[in-house]
Amino acid sequence: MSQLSEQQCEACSIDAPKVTEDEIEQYKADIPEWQIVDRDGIMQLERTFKFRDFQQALDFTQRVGEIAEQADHHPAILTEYGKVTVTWWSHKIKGLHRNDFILAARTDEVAK
Ligand SMILES: C[C@H](O)[C@H](O)[C@H]1CNC2=NC(N)=NC(=O)C2=N1
Repeated sequence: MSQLSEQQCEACSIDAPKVTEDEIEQYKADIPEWQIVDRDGIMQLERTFKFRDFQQALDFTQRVGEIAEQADHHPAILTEYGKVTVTWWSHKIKGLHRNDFILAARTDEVAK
């Protein structure tokens, strides 16, 4: 199977299936630095990236925005001096879809 980051996102619709526990375990192996958080019952993927200063944090934020626009799938991003917290989940299904794991993997790619 190709790298998670290279897999295709699928159009996420309101009746799209949330990931199963087994899928979470499978996909999580490719993105070990990400945490799964439960925010008011909505499961989300979250990681904080560290940078030298605010400009580097801003540049990374821009790159994350570009991959989000390419996929038409968007994260929550908190950009601060020296760090950026990225949170992925699928609004339509109020939880985690395979797309979120793909985009988390792509986020790791643009952090390098
Ligand atoms: C109309 C547009 O395609 C949809 O609203 C997209 C936009 N980006 C999105 N991003 C995320 N994370 N979840 C969504 O359900 C979603 N839906």
